[in-house]
Amino acid sequence: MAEVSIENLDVQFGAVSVLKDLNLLIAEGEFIVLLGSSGCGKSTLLNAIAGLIDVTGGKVRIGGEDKTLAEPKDRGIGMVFQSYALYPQTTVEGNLSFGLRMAKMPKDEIARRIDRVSKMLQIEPYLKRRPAALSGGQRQRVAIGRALVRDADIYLFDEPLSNLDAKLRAELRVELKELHQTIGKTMIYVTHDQVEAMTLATRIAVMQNGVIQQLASPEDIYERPANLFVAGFVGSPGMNFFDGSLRSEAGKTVFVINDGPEIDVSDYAFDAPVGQSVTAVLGIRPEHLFVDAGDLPLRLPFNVKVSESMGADSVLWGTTAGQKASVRFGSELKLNPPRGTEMELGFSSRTLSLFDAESGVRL
Ligand SMILES: Nc1ncnc2c1ncn2[C@@H]1O[C@H](COP(=O)(O)OP(=O)(O)OP(=O)(O)O)[C@@H](O)[C@H]1O
Repeated sequence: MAEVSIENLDVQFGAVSVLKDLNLLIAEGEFIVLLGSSGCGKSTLLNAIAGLIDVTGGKVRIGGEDKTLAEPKDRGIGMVFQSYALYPQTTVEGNLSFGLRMAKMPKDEIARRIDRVSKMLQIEPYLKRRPAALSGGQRQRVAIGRALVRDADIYLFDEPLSNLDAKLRAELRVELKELHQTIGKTMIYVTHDQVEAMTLATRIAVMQNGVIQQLASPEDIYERPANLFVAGFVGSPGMNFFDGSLRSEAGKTVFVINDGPEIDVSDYAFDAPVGQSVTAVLGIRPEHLFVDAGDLPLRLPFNVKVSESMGADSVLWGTTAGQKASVRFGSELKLNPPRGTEMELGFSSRTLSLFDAESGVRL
């Protein structure tokens, strides 16, 4: 059993409260990504699970057992850090075997594990080298290998790819995903990189100021963000937000963009405010706005400012009723309208999000 249950966790450093009454239940075999900007408390949460810091209140249960006060080595976890943390004076083989030798594991079992893991991570050719003679990607593979040889129930990763260049990061990301599929162990992974979160996670916990804002599958986080923070954090370019108000009368609900058109949002499933007008925010992702409106039911005016081509995709930046907006489309459209071009964009109510302007909560 490698379920992890965090119950009412509080962590304070001096007078500063970093995690507040945090609850998180991670099922065996899940790949949970803790996603958030710098300082939101994701490493603190990971370190609390690992037993590397003292918690102020609450419980950490691993496999059903209360491990809140257990030593890191008694928690059945393996951990991989951003900084590799390899021993420079010893070879890759020595690094991989260190923890096992300390635990007095028989030599043939150590050899068997190193053989299995080094094949899995393709580090066999470097076993006799020291870390200084390895590239960043190879070093990080060794660091992952060192966690894997322990054959832990749970693996914790703290930004393991952020010291690597973009190409290598993408390669190792795919390898980590394959690794999870192969060994099926519970993995908890900290990153501020939304692409890593979206591609690796079975569920993402989006954090802000020590609080989990949403815990859901990557699809749900992307398509049904729980609030304005989550909606704005995930996606590139970010979701378009239009300020306005909602009004519902005689079975029809409209969102009126400030100084802009009315949009019929009657098809959007929510408890529409009846009678009064409520300030709200309409969110729509750049790829859900179409320059070729076709028979899409909803329309927005758009004034082009700049166009950007990024190879496979292009983005038009501009304004809708004076508010900033962007549209993303496949480069096969070969569209490069000059600044000032007025367009009509099409979209559908299936792809929009509505938020309460004051609380930021999804409606
Ligand atoms: N040992 C400590 N003593 C005092 N404050 C700390 C300590 N460790 C972390 N903090 C503070 O707690 C907050 C959360 O830190 P944490 O490292 O968990 O953030 P993070 O989301 O992982 O950010 P990053 O991506 O930058 O590592 C920060 O404001 C940080 O300054």
